[in-house]
Amino acid sequence: MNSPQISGLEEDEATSITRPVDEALHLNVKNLDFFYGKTQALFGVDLPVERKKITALIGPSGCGKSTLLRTLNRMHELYPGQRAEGEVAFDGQDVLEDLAVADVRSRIGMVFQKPTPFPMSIYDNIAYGVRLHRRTSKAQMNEIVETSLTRAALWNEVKDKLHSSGLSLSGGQQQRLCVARAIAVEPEVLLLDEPASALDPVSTAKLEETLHVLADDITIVIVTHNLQQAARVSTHTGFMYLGRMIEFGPTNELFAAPRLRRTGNYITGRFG
Ligand SMILES: Nc1ncnc2c1ncn2[C@@H]1O[C@H](COP(=O)(O)OP(=O)(O)OP(=O)(O)O)[C@@H](O)[C@H]1O
Repeated sequence: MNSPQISGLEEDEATSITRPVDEALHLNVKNLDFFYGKTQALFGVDLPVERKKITALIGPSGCGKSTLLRTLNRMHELYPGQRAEGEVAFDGQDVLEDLAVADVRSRIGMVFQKPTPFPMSIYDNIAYGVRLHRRTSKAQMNEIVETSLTRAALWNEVKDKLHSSGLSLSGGQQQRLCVARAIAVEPEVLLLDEPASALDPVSTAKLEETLHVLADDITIVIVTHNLQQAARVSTHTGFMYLGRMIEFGPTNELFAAPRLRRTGNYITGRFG
């Protein structure tokens, strides 16, 4: 399944994409361009995302990681002048063309860099989104809240104060609350944009454990600046540079034996 496209190209232009088999893919980004007004930020990006695995996006600041992530659930459409062209295949349908945006956002959830709990109780932080999607009895809602908080590895820390404000939690707890909120509506895919950048090492470790547990059921794409974190949590990694996907492949291969010099230079800290 290897398709290195190096021969005949200068090293500066080379890319190397090692694709999982197509049947394993949950999302398949093909030839994606992205524009902020007249400024192009992504150039022909490919990203194969395997089902129920964790895919990491790495690369220096400004290379387009967040832009790519936000396109996967059409978050960019909230901002006038932002435009994506290309294909984001999601179980046979194109996220950009075939699906209603509300459908996309409920099936592909997102957690942002800064914890963003709603200014309401811990319980209601979870229940709010669920109520928008479906009617439940009180007992069913209690169950959803407990299950979501348990899966996000937060239940034991909050079970006795579910009616306290979500804003009263520590930063790490708030971020796990945001994960619990995102998974309560049972998304198929979870996108995380540098979710641990504001967290201490203990909270980061808890969040990473949470991601491993979630990947039993959910496909995860995570943007991270932390290369050790990418190596620890992900099965596949994409290295981006200047709006392009330079190298994509199994994480252990990409870190141990990068195919391109530019990837090697980045992961050994020679630039970025
Ligand atoms: N709202 C915007 N308007 C115009 N240009 C933007 C906007 N947001 C991002 N860009 C540009 O698009 C490019 C990609 O930005 P993006 O935030 O996707 O990079 P990133 O790899 O996520 O960076 P970082 O690691 O610093 O978060 C950058 O050149 C950036 O300046």
